[in-house]
Amino acid sequence: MDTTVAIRGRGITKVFGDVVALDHVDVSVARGQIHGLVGPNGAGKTTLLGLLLGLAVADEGTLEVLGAPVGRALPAPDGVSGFVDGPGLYPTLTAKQNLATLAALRPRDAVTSDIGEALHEVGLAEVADDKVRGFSLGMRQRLGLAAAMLTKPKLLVLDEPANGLDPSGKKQVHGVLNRLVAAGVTVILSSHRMDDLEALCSEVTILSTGRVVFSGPLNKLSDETRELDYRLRTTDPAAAAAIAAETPGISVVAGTDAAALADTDVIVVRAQVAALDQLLSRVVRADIAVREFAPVVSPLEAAFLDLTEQETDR
Ligand SMILES: Nc1ncnc2c1ncn2[C@@H]1O[C@H](COP(=O)(O)OP(=O)(O)OP(=O)(O)O)[C@@H](O)[C@H]1O
Repeated sequence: MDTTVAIRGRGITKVFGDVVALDHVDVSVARGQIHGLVGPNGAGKTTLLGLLLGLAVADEGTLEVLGAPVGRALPAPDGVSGFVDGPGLYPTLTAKQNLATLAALRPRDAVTSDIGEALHEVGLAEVADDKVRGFSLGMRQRLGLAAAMLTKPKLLVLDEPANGLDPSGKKQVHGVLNRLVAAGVTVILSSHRMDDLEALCSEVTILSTGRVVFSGPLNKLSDETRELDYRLRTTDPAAAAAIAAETPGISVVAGTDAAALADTDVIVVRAQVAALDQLLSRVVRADIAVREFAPVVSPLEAAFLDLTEQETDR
């Protein structure tokens, strides 16, 4: 048994009528990390997560979860929990009663987390005795996460867990996921939020119309994309723009006209990653202080648009 891989799928195909939701998907997820699943609407993310949870079976291909082959039987593979299409909760019960009901459904000898602790972890301890009916979307998402954690999973499968979360809820959920991963749990999650994926994930799989268009470490994505635009804020934008214009492989795409320079200390340059090294060292050598340097659109978002638009144009 390979103890380094949590999920290994080969040639996974899932068809609904005449819709090919997953088209010969190969995916590998290493243990003990957060793996992001990203793709346009209808790309097949929920379908793939559903297969991992044992909610459906693939029509073709092989799928191994935590070292065990996922066969034709439907119950969730051992050690796996999570949710797709929002967590399943009982609206007329309180948060605590929801978790107690789910815990009671578990086999007698199964290990179950402490309910109070699980609610505390997701920041719902104070509303433990409130009915779920009155919960906001973000609170339901957090309760769904607590429910998934109840089984002490080794693999947590989450479909858009950040949906509806406010900044403090998001911080709480990110904290929970990072603590789980530090304790050796593997998390696979889908999201449309590139900032969340970049903050949380070490690897991502990008799906487009049922096919994998990228799978691997986030830092490999910038190799896959063309030139990116970067904001460069300095103490002397005019001089920085002049240096950028003379640097091989760099073009200045905004902030070159006098009006823009008078208004802002930011210029926007377009370049491949390799050309940026030279630009930044030239700017610093000219005694210009760099106050901010960041891609206008994140590498993940740029790669996402690049790869998924290419695919849908085919
Ligand atoms: N039970 C089903 N019956 C029929 N078609 C389905 C079913 N489940 C998914 N599909 C279709 O399969 C394709 C993939 O759907 P899926 O929900 O996996 O995409 P997704 O990437 O999760 O999309 P979104 O970002 O909108 O949630 C879509 O075309 C969808 O309409």
